[in-house]
Amino acid sequence: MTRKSLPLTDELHAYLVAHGSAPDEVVRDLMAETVAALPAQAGMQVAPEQAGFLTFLTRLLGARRAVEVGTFTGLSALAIARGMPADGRLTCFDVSEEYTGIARRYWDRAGVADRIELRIGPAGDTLRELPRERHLDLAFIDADKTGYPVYWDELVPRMRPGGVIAVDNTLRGGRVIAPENADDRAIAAFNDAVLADVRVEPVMLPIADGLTLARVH
Ligand SMILES: C[S@@+](CC[C@H](N)C(=O)[O-])C[C@H]1O[C@@H](n2cnc3c(N)ncnc32)[C@H](O)[C@@H]1O
Repeated sequence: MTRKSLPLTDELHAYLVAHGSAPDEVVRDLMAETVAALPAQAGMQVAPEQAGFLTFLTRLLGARRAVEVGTFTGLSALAIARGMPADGRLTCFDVSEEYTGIARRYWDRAGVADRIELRIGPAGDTLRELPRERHLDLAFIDADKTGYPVYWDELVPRMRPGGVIAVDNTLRGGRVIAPENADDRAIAAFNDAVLADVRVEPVMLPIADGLTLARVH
């Protein structure tokens, strides 16, 4: 018995992925193309077990309206879209046509492109275009770390009661307890703000680089 999460060796991580959320051919190809086309940026992609978890969570919530901030080459969006019913709608926000050009091809191939709308531009501005009502079942934040407080403030009032905001990289490779740069400090301050936010009930999970789930009252 252990009171904290196991550290994952490469072998144990491979076992966990294979037994819980084994990538299909589309996801395997997307991961491979991301590494080949964007070797310096590929580490930004969500982990395969996170993708599996996002599909599971989307289905568990019965999510029909979702938002993603930070799409990159599209793996997390693909995972969320796959958990939605055919009439579900995921709105994705990113600044890069180059990264999301790859995403669009894989959404097509997976047969979920008609569930996804992509908006290109700084999400601090583009999120404001969403209806100012409580209509979102799920939101996933995974963009520039210093922007998290802005995205949070735009999203919380738009979540339906019981909706969930998932936030990636909330452990920052463990550096939240001893920040080394501006992004680390931004996330440490963001985590404190989430904990103090009476509008939500948060839980922090040690999946990949840390995933916070916040259920909005
Ligand atoms: C960590 S990656 C997202 C990874 C993605 N969730 C996945 O599953 O592959 C961060 C993304 O945020 C985008 N980004 C950076 N600054 C942004 C901003 N101000 N507004 C919207 N997107 C931004 C980047 O272009 C990049 O694609």
